[in-house]
Amino acid sequence: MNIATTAQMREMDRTAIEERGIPSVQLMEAAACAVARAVSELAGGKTDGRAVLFCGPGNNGGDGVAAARFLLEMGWEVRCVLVGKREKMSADCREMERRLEQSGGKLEDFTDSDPQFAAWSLEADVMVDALFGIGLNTDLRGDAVTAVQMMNTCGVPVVSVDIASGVEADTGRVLGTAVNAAKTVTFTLPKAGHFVGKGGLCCGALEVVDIGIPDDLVRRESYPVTSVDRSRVSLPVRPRDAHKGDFGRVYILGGSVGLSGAPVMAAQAAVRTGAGLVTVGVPAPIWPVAATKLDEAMPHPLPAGKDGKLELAATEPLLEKLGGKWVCLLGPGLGRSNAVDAVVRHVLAETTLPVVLDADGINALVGHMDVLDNRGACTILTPHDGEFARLTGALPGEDRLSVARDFAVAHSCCLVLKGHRTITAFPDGTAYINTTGNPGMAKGGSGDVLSGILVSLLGQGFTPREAAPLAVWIHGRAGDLCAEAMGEYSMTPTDIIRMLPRVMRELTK
Ligand SMILES: NC(=O)C1=CN([C@@H]2O[C@H](COP(=O)(O)OP(=O)(O)OC[C@H]3O[C@@H](n4cnc5c(N)ncnc54)[C@H](O)[C@@H]3O)[C@@H](O)[C@H]2O)[C@H](O)CC1
Ligand SMILES: [K+]
Repeated sequence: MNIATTAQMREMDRTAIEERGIPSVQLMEAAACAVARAVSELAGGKTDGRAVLFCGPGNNGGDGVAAARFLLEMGWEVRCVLVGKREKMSADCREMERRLEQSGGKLEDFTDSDPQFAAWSLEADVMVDALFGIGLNTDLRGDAVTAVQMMNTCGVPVVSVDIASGVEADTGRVLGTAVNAAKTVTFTLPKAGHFVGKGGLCCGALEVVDIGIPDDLVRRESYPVTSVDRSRVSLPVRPRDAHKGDFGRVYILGGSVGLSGAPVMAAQAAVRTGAGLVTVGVPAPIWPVAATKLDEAMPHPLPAGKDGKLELAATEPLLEKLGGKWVCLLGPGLGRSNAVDAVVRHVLAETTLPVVLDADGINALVGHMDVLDNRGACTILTPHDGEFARLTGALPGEDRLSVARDFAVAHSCCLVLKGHRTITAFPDGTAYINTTGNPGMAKGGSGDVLSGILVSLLGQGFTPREAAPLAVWIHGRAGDLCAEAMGEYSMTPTDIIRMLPRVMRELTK
């Protein structure tokens, strides 16, 4: 789905209200109705549950006060508390308080010293977090922190209004502390903070609801950031008269003594995701290992030094072999040495093939970013945070989305910044946030599998903009199926490879 910024949300709100004449309280009640429905659903469809609603002074709080009224009218028992100063209440929040009182409810002042309220809250079916939404602009403090702690420690599931309070909507940064929501009901479009950073861990199940902002206002905006979910990924049915030459001539350079599995896993992943012809360039000492493990992929022995890694003499036969290829992957298991780094940099400088650079292929660029910057052809880097830090001198930090986008623009490359909610960024500043994957994939070899999938899709003719987000999604989806089948502790990257056929079939239209 397209991801909106807080500035875009405010502009759409303003235009809808001021230019299209849609009453702001109408938008608020539509939002609140969706929240009340989500609360009831979270309680198994109850119409007579017990809810505690923590409301801030702004319009996020206004949504909460209105939701309290709807729950009351449904037959729920509600305790609705204002966390903040009454004099700071927005006009719409006040209006919702008036309507709540008309329905027999009451907006109480939150006090953290009321044992009766705390006891009552412990018996609630659901809590509602309506403290702050897209208006949050500083760290939480005072009663807001206390309210967040209550919601996070009561053992009662929380529905967050618009976004978990404490999460900065445009970056996913947590400002001091944040609610851990079981579910978040957001409006019109998702925000980056629902997916990335520590905020992405606070979101719970995300529901995006239409509250009546005119479609043309939504459509006329441009959205440089997109979340990649199942609705955005598919694979074309293959032409009946296809032959192996149609699906890519892929070259994978990797491996060293002690790291023979990496290029093998990348090659197997490439074959399993549809590459036609895969050649694997490995240092001669591990060529027998690769030849034993690989059937479809063709191992290509290269000159190696005494350290069991590539030596400079590998450059010429490698470049010669690349002559007949369409795309190449450099890095899985290469190891580190001056010779290895020099071979990688030579290849980057000499070939115009699209290149996927992973692991030690990325490390070869440390201190030599000019090799990347001067390369006219497509280069896709797939670092995890540690490799990114070695390359740039700093970890991505809390705002991964901006850091990834800035890097891709500055170096005119595609950057796949791996991690929870992997981010794929392009030179034009656009970016894709992945929505599949799990901690079971945090194992050596998982990145090799991803790089194999990516180079395979590129070799089959998918553009970088198609291939990179798709490869990340497929990789994560296969990982999720493995987690379902065998649990996050026991699954391995080899299991992910074995699960790839199921994902590829699932996506083929
Ligand atoms: N179309 C829509 O998406 C609609 C969204 N709605 C809801 O409105 C909020 C945004 O409301 P707003 O009043 O602009 O901001 P908040 O309620 O998020 O924040 C209130 C207020 O709090 C101040 N503030 C910011 N940070 C802090 C802090 N750390 N401590 C104390 N106070 C803070 C700041 O001044 C904010 O203005 C949106 O999220 C939706 O829930 C509409 O209801 C319907 C249309
Ligand atoms: K909230």
